Order: sequence, then structure tokens, then C-alpha cells
Amino acid sequence: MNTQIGSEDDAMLSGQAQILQYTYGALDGMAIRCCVELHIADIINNHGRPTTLSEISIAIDSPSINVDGLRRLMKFLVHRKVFDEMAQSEEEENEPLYSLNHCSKWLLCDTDVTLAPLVMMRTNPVTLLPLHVLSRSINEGGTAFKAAHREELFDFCLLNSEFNRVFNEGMACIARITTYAIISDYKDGFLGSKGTLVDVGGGIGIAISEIVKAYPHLKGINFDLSHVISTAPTYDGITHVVGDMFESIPPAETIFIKCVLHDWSDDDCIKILQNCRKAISKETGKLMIVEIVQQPIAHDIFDDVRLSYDLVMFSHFSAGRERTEREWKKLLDEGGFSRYNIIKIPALQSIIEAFP
Ligand SMILES: C[S@@+](CC[C@H](N)C(=O)[O-])C[C@H]1O[C@@H](n2cnc3c(N)ncnc32)[C@H](O)[C@@H]1O
Ligand SMILES: COc1cc(O)c(CC=C(C)C)c(O)c1C(=O)/C=C/c1ccc(O)cc1
Repeated sequence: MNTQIGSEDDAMLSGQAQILQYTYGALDGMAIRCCVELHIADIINNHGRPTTLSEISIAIDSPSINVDGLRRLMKFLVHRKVFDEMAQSEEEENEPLYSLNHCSKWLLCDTDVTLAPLVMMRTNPVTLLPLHVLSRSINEGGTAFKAAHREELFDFCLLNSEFNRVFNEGMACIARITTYAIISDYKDGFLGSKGTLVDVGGGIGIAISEIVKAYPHLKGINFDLSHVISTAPTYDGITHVVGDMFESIPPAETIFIKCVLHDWSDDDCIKILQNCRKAISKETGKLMIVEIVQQPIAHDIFDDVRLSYDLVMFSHFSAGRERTEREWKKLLDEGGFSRYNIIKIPALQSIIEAFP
């Protein structure tokens, strides 16, 4: 009996710790943002060796720097295993040395492969405010983004050039990371394809240009709306085509579609998939969807983030969602694709290969 009471108390205490941890979890993201804003990872990296707090504070180069605040931030981030810390020597007065680890390397700003722009996008007040009105969007319908900002995301981006830049840079950095994972882990997929590869909703063409650079036997078409294509740079081997995926998609041997379907309702996805189906040959055509596949049971290190993404989609778009394999299968069936394979890559998303 006593044991049972004890275990109930233990369970309540651990529940209390859990809720407190979730409640204060917002600090994790904000501490990481602070570290990106102060370029701490770059400062340590530029030293080329483990770095002291004084060296970091000198490099931040602010006349009124609060070194105590910086020390407390570093203590928090070391505890969170974002940076490594080691003692210089046994003597207590010696400052600890901070170094980068596998986590803080993703916070470097002066590099191509980085998560820093995503950190700045996700922790931006514009992106965080909708999360304060999630309950309103559940009670009353409509997107939390619109409830918070009076405009849908698309219009808000058109009207706010600074947030538009932050948003696009955040999207581009995650797109680049995913594209590298696709190119390196899906070699057979591209080597086995020939002719034209169309990237539907390809944005300014970052993904398709990298794919065609790596697999130059493919002819790339980047397909998107006119206001997006008008801002796209030119790339070797890529033709930009303006159009509406709800009307028709250019004919192709293979269609690539990344992070597009998760913005749309099931009915809209079926229309897009039917147009993909019409654009490819029945015998040899192939569709490559790059999206999150939600897993019902523990799967890998990205499980938690995948689940969070569904709430991101819910708060930004009324119809946007992250889907399970069963949900993808239903959409593919109705879109005219009779079989599919899910290929796991080292990323949040998977590749869903589908065939007519
Ligand atoms: C979330 S972004 C994904 C961009 C890119 N595929 C990536 O992974 O970074 C969605 C893209 O779909 C495009 N899009 C939206 N509606 C479209 C339509 N009706 N026809 C073609 N493209 C469209 C948007 O302009 C945008 O570039
Ligand atoms: C909030 O919108 C997004 C946030 C994201 O982080 C991603 C990247 C997705 C994964 C890593 C799974 C997104 O793809 C989106 C969107 O899909 C955004 C769509 C969008 C943005 C702006 C517009 O004017 C229209 C659609």
C-alpha cells in the first residue's frame, strides 16, 4: 500500500517536473537565438581553439557588454550540451574554455550549411505570436497566423519586406540541408531517371539546380508562380517555367515536389497529384515527393520535431498538415498512383517515390 502511495507521489513529482520543463522550454529556443544574434559560435570558430569568456566578450565588441549575463547564457547552453566546456587547469580562478561541438556547429552564421537562419525565423516574434492564439484558432477556426497578424502569411510577407527576408532565409537554409541529404542518399533514384526533371513549386530553384549540378544527365525545369520565378536567378541546365500546378504541370519523365503538398488540404493535394500524373508517362514516369512522414511509433531522432511541424503547419495554414504513411497512401491512390516506396534519408523528411 505504502509502495503504491510512494509511486503515485513519484509520478506526480515527475509530472510536475515535466510541465515545468515544457513551460520553460521556450527559453531553449530563445537562448539559441541569443547565441546566433551574438555570433558566439562564429567567434569560437574564428579563434581556431577553445575560447575563454573574456575572449568571447572582447570579440562581441560592445562598450556596455554584460559579462555576467554572457557567463550565465554560456552556463545554460553548456548544460543543454550546445557548447562544450573544459577547465583550463586545476586553479579555480582560471576561466573555463568553451568549444564547438556537433550541435553548436549548426549555429555558425558564416557558412553555407547552417541552421542559424531557421533559428532566426522560428524564434522571430512574428512567427511566435500565432502560438499565443492557438486556442482561438481551435475555438473559432481560421489560422492562428491570421488571428495574430490580421493577414494570412502570404499577404503578410508581401507587406513586410524585413520579415519576408527572414522567412525566406529560414526556408532556404532548411531546403539546402534537405537537398544535400537527398543528393547524397538517393543516388540510384536520380541515376535511374533520365530526361526531364520538373520541380513543382520549386521556389527560386535552389533544390533543382543542386540536383542537376550533381546529376548533369538530367534536364531541369523549375516550375512556380510568376511572382516567384521573376526573382529566381539563372542556373546552368535549368529552365524556369511559370505556371499554376492546379491548372497543368509541364510534361516530364520525373516530377520532384518538395515541401509543397504539406501546405494544402487533401482535396487540393489530390488535384495537384492528378496533374502530376497527367504530366508523366504511364509506363516510365515517376513522382518523387519529399515530405515529412509522421510515424505512429518511435522511429528516429526527428520524431519530436516532426510532430511539432504539424502544429507549425496548423498555426500557419488552415489546410496545411504533416501526414502519416496511411494518409499519403490514400492521397496517392486518389491522385492516380498505384504503388509507392518510402525511402528514408538522413533528414526530417523522407522521399516517397510513386508510380502510375
Ligand atoms: C513551401 S514552398 C516550397 C518551396 C520549395 N519546394 C522548397 O522545398 O523549398 C511552396 C512553393 O509552392 C509554390 N506554389 C504555391 N502555389 C503554387 C501553384 N498554384 N503553382 C505552382 N507553384 C505554387 C510557392 O510559390 C512556393 O514556392
Ligand atoms: C511556415 O511555413 C513553413 C515552415 C517551414 O519550416 C517549412 C519547412 C518544412 C520542413 C522542414 C518540414 C515549410 O515548408 C513551410 C511552408 O511550407 C511554407 C509555405 C508558404 C510560405 C509562404 C507563403 O506565402 C506560402 C506558403
